[in-house]
Amino acid sequence: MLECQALTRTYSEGPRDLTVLHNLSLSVRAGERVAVVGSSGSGKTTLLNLMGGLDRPTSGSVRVGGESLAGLGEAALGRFRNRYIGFVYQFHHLLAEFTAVENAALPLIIRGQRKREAEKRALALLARVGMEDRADHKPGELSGGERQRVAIARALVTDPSLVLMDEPTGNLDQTTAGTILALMDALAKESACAFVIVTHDPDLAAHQDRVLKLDAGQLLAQD
Ligand SMILES: Nc1ncnc2c1ncn2[C@@H]1O[C@H](COP(=O)(O)OP(=O)(O)OP(=O)(O)O)[C@@H](O)[C@H]1O
Repeated sequence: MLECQALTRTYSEGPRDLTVLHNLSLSVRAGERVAVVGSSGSGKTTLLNLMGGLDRPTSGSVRVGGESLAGLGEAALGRFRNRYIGFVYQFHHLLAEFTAVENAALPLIIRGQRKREAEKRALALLARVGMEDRADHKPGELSGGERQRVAIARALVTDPSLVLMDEPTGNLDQTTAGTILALMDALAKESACAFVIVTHDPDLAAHQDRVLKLDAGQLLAQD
């Protein structure tokens, strides 16, 4: 489902170049859940951005479902992301003026689906994350854990092949993080989609099928 081949990412900072990822290769099968761990600055977010086509590698390639992201121009890449990839971030990035159901429906609206149909599907996803009763609430009226559940519903609403998560439990207390973790376990079991989860949370990492450790932009171990 995901194949990274010899990825290198170098940032040019004035006269100095900073190479953050060094010749990194990995693959993730359909339905597999992989945690990416490593100390701060080791390149985890950089890697996730390359996997999601939010950034382009200096060299190497990323394939999602067999499609090479390098072969897609910006507009096609945007459509590809919308169709095949779901994103969940540490800070949910929900739109403050929109209700939970409108936020969760957004990827489908962007794709051109009718509002009614998109919101019907979004409501089904909100029900899956236990948020159907709060569908008409705006993010400001929800707790941190509830917002993150809406963000997960939004990521899954398009039935993506790959879900990329950057610290999904990062700003939640331990109990709320535990609830999100249990929810992710349940969702992953019933889906063929691959998950890549960047995390500092050892509990969350231990729940995945595999743990990849990044150290200074290189893969140290695959447990
Ligand atoms: N756009 C950029 N320009 C220059 N340097 C960058 C840029 N983005 C990231 N870096 C640098 O690349 C290195 C890796 O950053 P990255 O965000 O991938 O690390 P991380 O492992 O996700 O860290 P954290 O756990 O703190 O989020 C850091 O040294 C960072 O300062």
